[in-house]
Amino acid sequence: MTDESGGNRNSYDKNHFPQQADVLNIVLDHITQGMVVVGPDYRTLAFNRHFEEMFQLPPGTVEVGADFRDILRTWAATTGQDQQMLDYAIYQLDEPATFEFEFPQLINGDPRWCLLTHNPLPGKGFVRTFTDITKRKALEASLMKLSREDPLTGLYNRRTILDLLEEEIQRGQRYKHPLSFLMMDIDHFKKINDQWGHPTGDEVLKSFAAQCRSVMRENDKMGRFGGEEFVMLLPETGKTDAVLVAERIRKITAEMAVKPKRSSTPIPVTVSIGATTAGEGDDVEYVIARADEAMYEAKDAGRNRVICH
Ligand SMILES: Nc1nc2c(ncn2[C@@H]2O[C@H](COP(=O)(O)OP(=O)(O)OP(=O)(O)O)[C@@H](O)[C@H]2O)c(=O)[nH]1
Repeated sequence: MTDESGGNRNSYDKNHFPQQADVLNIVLDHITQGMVVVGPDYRTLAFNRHFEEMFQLPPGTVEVGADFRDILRTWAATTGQDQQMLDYAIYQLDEPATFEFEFPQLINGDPRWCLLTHNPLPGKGFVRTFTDITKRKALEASLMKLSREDPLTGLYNRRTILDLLEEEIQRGQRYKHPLSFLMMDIDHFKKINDQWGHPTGDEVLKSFAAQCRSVMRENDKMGRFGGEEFVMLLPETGKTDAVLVAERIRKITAEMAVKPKRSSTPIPVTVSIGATTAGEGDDVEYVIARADEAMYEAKDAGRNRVICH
């Protein structure tokens, strides 16, 4: 094929076009991932600019001909890895199949996440690419948090607390440890909303959640079950202690001082609480139903009280 000037489009002048090796180097240095090629004897055969920049290893560490296991040892020492992780990284070098691996590391003290893709070469050796996935990991963590939390109070949402209750019931039964459960419902909450407005109602819910948190132990878990209904899981807690915790919550709720914008007088807030302890063979539905029953009994008996079933 000839062009208008009579030249051949499929041929090129060696004086004007780079050699294939030069082109490959240009490509390697302009892809957004780090890349390294390691031979059968663990010798580093090639790497790109991004690989060096990504790991920020001390000068002289990453060189053609360097033993990749030595590079890994320096990487472990400078990026906060323990011996177990280093041993695993060296063990993975001989993996005969393609795999992906995500790992955290400290780059100049800054926490980052990296995705490694390992592609074995025929015979032995491999090509690896490295992608910085710090942003994706942060997004995943915030999505996970959003899917587990109630946005108003920051407590676990209904679905999460049901999962946690299931886990705790199983754990309690396996190890024969007691587990108590509180169902808490703010009294006459509709009146608070009607009299002071929905935003003040929200403040009451947030303040209640904060007060409860202040009396919780580290292993206790609290969730918003819906509207003005809250639950608390009390692992390693029998009936007597569960009632003590519930009484403490009832008392601090009555002492809570949420002031609406247009008044200096705090809104009177009380809570009715149903408490129960999971027995042998109880399931989630049964535990919730019993706590619910106790809570409604507390409402019927005049509210602002604790009933234990
Ligand atoms: N401010 C606010 N109100 C909510 C929210 N979720 C539910 N509510 C309101 O909570 C009120 C619950 O009212 P009811 O179920 O009648 O119960 P109550 O008035 O607390 O009465 P008792 O439970 O019988 O003491 C309803 O008016 C809901 O609209 C919320 O996120 N924020």
